[in-house]
Amino acid sequence: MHIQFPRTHLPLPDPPPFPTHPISLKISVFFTMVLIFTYFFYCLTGFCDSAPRTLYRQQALEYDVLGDHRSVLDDLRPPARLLPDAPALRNRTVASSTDAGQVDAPGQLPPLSDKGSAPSSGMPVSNTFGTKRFPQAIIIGVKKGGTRALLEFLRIHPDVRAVGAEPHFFDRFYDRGLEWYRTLMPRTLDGQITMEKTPSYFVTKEAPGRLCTLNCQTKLIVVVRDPVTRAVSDYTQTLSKNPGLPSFQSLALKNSSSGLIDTTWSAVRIGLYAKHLENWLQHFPLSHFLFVSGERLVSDPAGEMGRVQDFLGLKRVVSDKHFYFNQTKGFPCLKKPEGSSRPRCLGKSKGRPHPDISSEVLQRLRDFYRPFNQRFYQMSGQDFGWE
Ligand SMILES: Nc1ncnc2c1ncn2[C@@H]1O[C@H](COP(=O)(O)OS(=O)(=O)O)[C@@H](OP(=O)(O)O)[C@H]1O
Repeated sequence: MHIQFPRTHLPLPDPPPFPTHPISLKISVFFTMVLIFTYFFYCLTGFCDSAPRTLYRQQALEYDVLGDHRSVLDDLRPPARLLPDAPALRNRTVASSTDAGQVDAPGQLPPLSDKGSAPSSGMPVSNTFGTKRFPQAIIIGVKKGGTRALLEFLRIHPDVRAVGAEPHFFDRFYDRGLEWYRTLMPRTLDGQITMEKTPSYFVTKEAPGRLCTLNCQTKLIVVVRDPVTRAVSDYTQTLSKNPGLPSFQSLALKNSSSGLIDTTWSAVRIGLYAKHLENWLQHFPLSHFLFVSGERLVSDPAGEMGRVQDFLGLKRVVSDKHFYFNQTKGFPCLKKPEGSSRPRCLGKSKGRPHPDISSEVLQRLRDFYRPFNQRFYQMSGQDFGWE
């Protein structure tokens, strides 16, 4: 049977006229080219590239689990942008990609927002240039030594590119594999140094062997600070997260009557620098280490930065002119970093007041650390002048 559909009599729209006139043809070609260029630019600026974002999101979750929220902010940002001909843009990103909550301008200026790394146009600039490389230099310690300050000061240098968050690869996440680690790294151009900082590497037994397996030529920076004040700083941090924490004295001493120091408490153990260094020296020669004084990083940041730049084989770019002493904070802060309009101090969790600890307990700790400090001075060839 032949079914006949009723005929529709709707008029079909006329096809758009194809430009046949030479001028119309040129205009249409011009607009097509503009469209194509816009699309390519769009892709180059990373909008088409979803893979890295997924990775960053995944890493953010891991850090969240660890409660390292400040680091998450850093890693949630698209990686720092790098255009070979745009140093101002690059430095703007570098300066602003610190732990968001950690970098405040002095006075009333608010801390940078999570979105702070985007250039002023609001358009993320591509991170397509350069290569993700394993770090040639790592700040391996010590916790509460001043590692964040050192990394942020180094990031002013145009030839240094660093991960903002602590990757914790050689201690916590080693089973994720080297490619995972490499993906976390910022892209660098030839001649630029890739860096990261994870202060817990210094006290992790397996870290030096693992790092040497990857690259035994890695330069190692250790920021050391008087182990007594370091322990109090460590305690202050834990107390800020857990206000119900027992007193410093009860944690530092095995029992108050004996006055013996409890070396199982991590805040005490981390300060045994000679012991940890011994472990590292099994894998790396002393010449691969630079020991930075946490105290001098505060009293003379430019001087200490000079040593660091020399050690890394960098031109001395970071100097006196980059620092000012912020009276309110009581610490050196960065003057306007290039590409940024305002000065920056580290955030509230850096350089915070310590609780009062009895002078007897502090003296007990000083006595305890003395022989370890002496040994450390001998090993490192530097006298840090701790009591
Ligand atoms: N410029 C500047 N601004 C602020 N703080 C400074 C600076 N330079 C060094 N420091 C000292 O750094 C201490 C924190 O050390 P870290 O950054 O290594 O801590 S962490 O291990 O990453 O948590 C931190 O310890 P606390 O004073 O106990 O907060 C500071 O004393």
